[in-house]
Amino acid sequence: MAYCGVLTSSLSFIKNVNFDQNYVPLSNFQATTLQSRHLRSPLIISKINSSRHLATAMVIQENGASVGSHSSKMEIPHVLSVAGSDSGAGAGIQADLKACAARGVYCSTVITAVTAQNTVGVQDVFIVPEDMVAKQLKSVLSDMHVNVVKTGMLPSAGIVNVLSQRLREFPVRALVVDPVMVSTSGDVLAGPSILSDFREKLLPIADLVTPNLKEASALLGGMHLQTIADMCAAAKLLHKMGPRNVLVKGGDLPDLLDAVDIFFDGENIYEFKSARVITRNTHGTGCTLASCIAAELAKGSPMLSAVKVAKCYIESALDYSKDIFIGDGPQGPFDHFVRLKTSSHNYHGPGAFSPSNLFMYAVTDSRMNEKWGRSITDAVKAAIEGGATIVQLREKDAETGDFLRAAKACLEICRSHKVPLLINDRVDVALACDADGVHVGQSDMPACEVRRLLGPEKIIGASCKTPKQAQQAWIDGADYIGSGGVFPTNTKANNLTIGLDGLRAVCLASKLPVVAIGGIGISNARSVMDTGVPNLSGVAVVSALFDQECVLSATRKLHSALTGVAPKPT
Ligand SMILES: Cc1ncc(COP(=O)(O)OP(=O)(O)O)c(N)n1
Ligand SMILES: Cc1nc(C(=O)O)sc1CCOP(=O)(O)O
Ligand SMILES: [Mg+2]
Repeated sequence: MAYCGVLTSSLSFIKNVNFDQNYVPLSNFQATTLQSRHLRSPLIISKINSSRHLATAMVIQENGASVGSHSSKMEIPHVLSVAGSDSGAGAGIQADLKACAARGVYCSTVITAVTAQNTVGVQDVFIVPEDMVAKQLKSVLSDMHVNVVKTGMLPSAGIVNVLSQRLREFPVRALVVDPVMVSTSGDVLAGPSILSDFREKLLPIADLVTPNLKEASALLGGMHLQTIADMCAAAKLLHKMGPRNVLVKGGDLPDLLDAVDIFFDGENIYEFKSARVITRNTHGTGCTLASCIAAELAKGSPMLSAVKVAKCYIESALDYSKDIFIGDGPQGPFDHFVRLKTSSHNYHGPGAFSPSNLFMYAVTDSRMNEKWGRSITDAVKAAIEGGATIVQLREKDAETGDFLRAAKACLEICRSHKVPLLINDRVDVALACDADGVHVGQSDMPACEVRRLLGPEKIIGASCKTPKQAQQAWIDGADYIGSGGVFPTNTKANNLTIGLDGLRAVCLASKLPVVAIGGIGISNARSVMDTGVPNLSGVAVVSALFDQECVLSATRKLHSALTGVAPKPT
């Protein structure tokens, strides 16, 4: 065994760090993880296994007891939700899973009850037997490195007791208690009989308790809560029951335009005020808020910032979801991922990209539009009106802010015509405006990385000049290939012309649809398509549409050249 200085930067305070000869350096991240989880006394680190791809270290305390095996794999922030299942998936376990996923945190679950529930109300409840709750808790807590436990529906005193016992056995970094008693539809989910257990067993070990007005009142023996001053008094009284922090949610406070929550950390009162979002879709906000706070705590945020972040998240999710319609009852769920509305307004559903979208592909050019004194949005509008089946914003000279504003405006136009809008090169801009996809070339971000960033539903185009590149584009998860220059072009400097033969070779090797590009216009578009080569699905055109006085008439003429149907008069 030899002493070794690999860990000095983050573990320098540890004496007697001891390695066997096969050591593998531990990263600072891993060292910090070890430090926060186990380093209460000096450690001996031995049995570092370098034969595996990832280093593994046995951590042994000075007294010789093993406290676990660690690998240099990254530890993921982890929330355990102990709550009831909501079949409608607006609240309960399902909301907790979605909230944690939306906040980038792993969520495991212990189910305390199964409810038959929808937007009308709760039709039935099955309480999971205590011993099964105990087993679920042990399974997760004994193995999975939970950082924060968040509780929701705890429908019996027995379950509250089992939970407090297990938390003593397997301590976690924080406990967030959402004292769910009555559902948003008014159905009772935990009777008054468990109030004393809540007060005695759970609140004293809670880092945060998040009652709404009814729950705060019930915990305080029926205290009337009608004003912000009442809420402050309630927060202070609840704090005396043991939790380190209290958040009293004032969503039900009458006659207020704002939503006001009161936070008390034992010293200071904070009033969180936000404009009330007028919507029926509030089912599950309580569960989501508590889960989101737990998620932020699991990431390492201090309590007050976790609460602030969670409030902002809920506010924007509610605002985004205010018009969505799921279920016929009075209280609907909201969209934790802020995506449902966008995809339902998209020109296509997930995975519905079709080669026919490539038929007449308009690619913009800021310099050309500037030269002709028109905005990008006017150019895009005219191209779509003329029959463009897909649009790419290729704004090489635009400032990022201007590009994003233009992209958002063009997206509205494209969505209203069900024409996909792609962004050239700029994955960041595409993500920021939720464009339908991105087109990248061989010297841009690799298509596989773009796919990783954009997810499975967006359209990704890749430029290919050779069969080998076409093969790679397919492997990388692209949806189509742009291949050229078919003819010489002035639009792209120093572009290699591959000719019709090069295009044919790419098409034949491709498993993806191909759009031809480079020097294509009204005079030669038909001849390109008439090659009849497999996979060739359309032509992509810049100057023949945009380096023209009238984009609408140019697009109509190109459409006519491609289809053989006479253009409509402009
Ligand atoms: C449809 C289509 N095909 C090819 C290209 C060219 O992309 P790239 O090679 O990345 O070159 P730039 O356009 O970025 O100059 C394209 N944009 N669109
Ligand atoms: C953007 C672009 N990519 C090309 C490639 O060969 O990949 S050629 C090209 C420019 C196409 O412009 P025009 O239609 O004005 O010739
Ligand atoms: Mg590019």
